Amino acid sequence: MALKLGSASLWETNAMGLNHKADKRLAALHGVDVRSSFLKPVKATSGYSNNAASLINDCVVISGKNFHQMATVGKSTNIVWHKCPVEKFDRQELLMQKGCVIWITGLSGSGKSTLACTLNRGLHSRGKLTYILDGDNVRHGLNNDLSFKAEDRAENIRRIGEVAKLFADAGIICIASLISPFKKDRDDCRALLPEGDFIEVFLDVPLEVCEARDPKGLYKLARSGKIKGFTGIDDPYEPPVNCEIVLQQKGEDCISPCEMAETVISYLEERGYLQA
Ligand SMILES: Nc1ncnc2c1ncn2[C@@H]1O[C@H](COP(=O)(O)OS(=O)(=O)O)[C@@H](OP(=O)(O)O)[C@H]1O
Ligand SMILES: Nc1ncnc2c1ncn2[C@@H]1O[C@H](COP(=O)(O)OP(=O)(O)O)[C@@H](O)[C@H]1O
Repeated sequence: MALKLGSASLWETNAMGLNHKADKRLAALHGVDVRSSFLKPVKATSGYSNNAASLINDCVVISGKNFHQMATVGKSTNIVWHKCPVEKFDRQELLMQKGCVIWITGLSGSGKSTLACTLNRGLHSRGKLTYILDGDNVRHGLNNDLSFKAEDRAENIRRIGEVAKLFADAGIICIASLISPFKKDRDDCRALLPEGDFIEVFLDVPLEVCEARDPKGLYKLARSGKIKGFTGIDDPYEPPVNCEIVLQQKGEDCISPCEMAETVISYLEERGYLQA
């Protein structure tokens, strides 16, 4: 790619393109003329988190032959986003599907893991590439430094949201299954993704039903005071207000995990996620 600074032509040696409007505007501000005939067609994908609050500083730096958009994000200073010519769109073409995040929230015992696995099987048998991020499982590794205090739950959810975003960017249908009790934490994860790509599924199962199931005996321990801060017992759960799918348990009638998975698959099919 060629850049002209005054009368000198600069050739950028790496594969990073100045192919979004903000780059060009900043280039113009710094007196750099971008020869647009050398640029790839523009795709509106910025690598930055769209959480504006985390983007503190953003400036253009020209050093030697390189033209960089330098940023400070959170505590990371002087960082530069590296773009690659193979993008999400290309991966989706390869996979014949669209990357997205299915975010399953609900109380412990509501059936999140069961639904995640059933959905995974259903999509896999249709030839779709999926990956499950289960709260319990991620806490065995990446998040094993986090407790169940509100701030640690928030960090657990934030990290899973960021990982889910990467999976979606890879073109994969990512199924995140975690209690995620706080609305704000879920909404922050939603904000990481393009409109429509975050599909929140609420497993609306009453506490009494979850407690009666109690497959791990955790409610019993929580009731006897042996576990403190257990969601639904002595820790809050904020139900979603406007989520994409509600799977409600009505009285004694249980919707089977297969029926639930079919509901989610139909939703994906109708919105074009099961094709490129
Ligand atoms: N205090 C407390 N509250 C709730 N749950 C607890 C707690 N302690 C341990 N567990 C077990 O951890 C699983 C929930 O982990 P998550 O990562 O999904 O929770 S959260 O989203 O950070 O709130 C949860 O798994 P599920 O039953 O699959 O939901 C429990 O097995
Ligand atoms: N749709 C359902 N109907 C009846 N029982 C279910 C259903 N989904 C899950 N279960 C049962 O409920 C218990 C909790 O399910 P699980 O998937 O582990 O929940 P969570 O991941 O939300 O803690 C398990 O014993 C599971 O077999």
